[in-house]
Amino acid sequence: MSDEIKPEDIKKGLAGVVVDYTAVSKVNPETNSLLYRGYPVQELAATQPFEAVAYLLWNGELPTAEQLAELRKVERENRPLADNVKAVIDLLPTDAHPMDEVRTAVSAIGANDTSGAKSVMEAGGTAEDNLARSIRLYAALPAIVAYGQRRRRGEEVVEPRDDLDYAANFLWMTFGEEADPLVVDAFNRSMILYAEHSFNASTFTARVVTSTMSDLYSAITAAIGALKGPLHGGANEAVLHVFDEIGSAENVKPWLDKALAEKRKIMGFGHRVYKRGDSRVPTMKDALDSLVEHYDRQDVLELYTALESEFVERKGIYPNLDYPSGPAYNLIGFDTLTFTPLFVASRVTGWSAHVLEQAASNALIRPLSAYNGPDERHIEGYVATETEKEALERPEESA
Ligand SMILES: CC(=O)SCCNC(=O)CCNC(=O)[C@H](O)C(C)(C)COP(=O)(O)OP(=O)(O)OC[C@H]1O[C@@H](n2cnc3c(N)ncnc32)[C@H](O)[C@@H]1OP(=O)(O)O
Ligand SMILES: O=C([O-])CC(=O)C(=O)O
Repeated sequence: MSDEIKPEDIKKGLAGVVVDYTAVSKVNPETNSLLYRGYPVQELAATQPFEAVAYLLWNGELPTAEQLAELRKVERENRPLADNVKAVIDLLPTDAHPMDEVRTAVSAIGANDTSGAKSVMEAGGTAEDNLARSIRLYAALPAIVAYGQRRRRGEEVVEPRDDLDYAANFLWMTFGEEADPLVVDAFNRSMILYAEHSFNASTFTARVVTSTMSDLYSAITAAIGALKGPLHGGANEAVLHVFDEIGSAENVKPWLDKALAEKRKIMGFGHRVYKRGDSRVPTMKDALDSLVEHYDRQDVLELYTALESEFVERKGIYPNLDYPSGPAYNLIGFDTLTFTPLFVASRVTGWSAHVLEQAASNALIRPLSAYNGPDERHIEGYVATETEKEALERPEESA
């Protein structure tokens, strides 16, 4: 097989390969647009609560008032951190990376769910069951992420508030105080922008796991592992490390000279699909601008703008969503280590929508490889058994 494969046939990183249909979202680099179930993401971010966008991703339509109220009811019921999930988190060292903590907590929630079959497709793993599991997981993640940050700061759990919607309650559980509406709005927008992005690495991971008829929790746990890397979701954390290294706008040029001379990747810039800028950046940048004004932190904007213009001028590579999100989350008060778990809390909606879609029209995902290891060789003195010899001689059509 490897003899027949030419180097140009190998699609390293699956770049440019179309592997399936999806009705969940459309990323269009030509028009620089992103549609969730047909709706431009900017319009959703400006007009919808995150709960309505989660509903849209799962069900294909925006909810009616009654449907939204029902989702909010279930979301509220599933907000509190379960005792045994808290106990699992508490067993982990406080300096564990929060993405490891979140991955472990989701895995524990999966083990807690003993409700019938766990496969996404076999009896008991119906689409309805898996949608219900998806909603419970999305509802449970804010408490896990919030507790992670509080635990590292030596603080206790803050119980959820039933009078607050998803975004406001998330901030309440993290900081133990009610956030300003402007901050809630910026945070809500970020959750919507992060929710879904077609066949990105973590979503594809979730689909690969689903394709083996494994369960929803295994798919999401694996996706969290894929998101952690700095070439993907881990970049929002990495952007803040870059900002901390640079310090202030006047240090940008010398910092960039050195970083590029060392051939470093500048986190928060570049994208596999978008080559002329990420469709989500202008909307998130507007949210960042509002936070800069609210917290009176022009210095953040100066550094942001200086690094962006210098890097774009030198390399022609534009910011991705992680670039404005990192400083926005920092201004809101999240620890840098909490940034990628926030991405998880949002993306769990897109991941689970893809798990449901993959399960509904499944094909095992199993690509081929071209072998470039040593030529065939043998263990001295080994004699094949009769059964092995028979198999080797089996005519091709009986395969
Ligand atoms: C929400 C998200 O997950 S968005 C992505 C978040 N990730 C980051 O911000 C990490 C930094 N960015 C990157 O590493 C890349 O741009 C990726 C991984 C996102 C996309 O990468 P790919 O499509 O595989 O492009 P690739 O990495 O091959 O880059 C093409 C060229 O641009 C350069 N390049 C791309 N991004 C960057 C960057 N951020 N800094 C420096 N150079 C870059 C590469 O070095 C490469 O140059 P070369 O052709 O001279 O070798
Ligand atoms: O699409 C990608 O490759 C990465 C990305 O922007 C996302 O997952 O939001």
